[in-house]
Amino acid sequence: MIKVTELKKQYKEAVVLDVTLLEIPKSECFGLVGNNGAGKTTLFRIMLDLVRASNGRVEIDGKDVSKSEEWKRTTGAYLDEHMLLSYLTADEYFQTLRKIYGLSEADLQLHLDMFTEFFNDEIVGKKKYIRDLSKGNLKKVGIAAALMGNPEVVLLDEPFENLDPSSQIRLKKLILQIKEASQVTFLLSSHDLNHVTEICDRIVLLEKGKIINDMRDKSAMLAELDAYFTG
Ligand SMILES: Nc1ncnc2c1ncn2[C@@H]1O[C@H](COP(=O)(O)OP(=O)(O)OP(=O)(O)O)[C@@H](O)[C@H]1O
Repeated sequence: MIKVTELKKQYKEAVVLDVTLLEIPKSECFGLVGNNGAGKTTLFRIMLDLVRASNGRVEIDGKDVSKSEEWKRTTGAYLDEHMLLSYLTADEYFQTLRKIYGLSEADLQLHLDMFTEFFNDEIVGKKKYIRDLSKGNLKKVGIAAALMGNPEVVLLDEPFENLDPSSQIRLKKLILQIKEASQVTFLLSSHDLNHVTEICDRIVLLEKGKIINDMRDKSAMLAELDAYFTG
């Protein structure tokens, strides 16, 4: 379970995140939406201890992420291409992660087999450096990497952005399959209301750093969000 308590992030006078309490139970598929600058990435960055909160804390399974290392073994994430090693090819990168996670070659192959359709013959076996991949293909490498090593919690920042329509559909299927087969807790931020409402059990709407709606009724989510974003 993930617990966010009295969390505040401030840059000079500007409060960009202000979340009193947010609890995300195990195996929930949690969607985070909000306009540009609402604070979605900031929340994910604090959850991953990439940015220090001005106040408050994030706990994963009872451990404060800024004070413990334990959560790192069970958490996978892809926020942006800075998380990749751009001087490696995708194969070299996956091999590096394989060693870090202590997986066998067969385990890695099994993992990559899940992504065969999603990769669309553009990623594995190519001698292209990550730095030379298209934005969509970078995202595919990052998502496959985030899901390696049997994580219990997976954070993906705008996973559908830059993916072609077929890849967006394949990614939705992949997430739904993983959800079905395991207890993974997904945290997904997205501007794509259709995708996020289709796969998430719950959607939180951020506005200027604050939670202004917490939706759990799947049948009403899309209409509520449409109404909000239409203004
Ligand atoms: N290092 C920083 N210094 C000052 N302000 C920052 C810094 N990092 C983020 N911010 C501000 O924090 C606010 C929230 O940004 P954040 O990137 O979390 O929003 P977001 O919801 O992810 O937006 P988007 O949908 O555009 O990706 C923005 O106003 C942004 O300018």
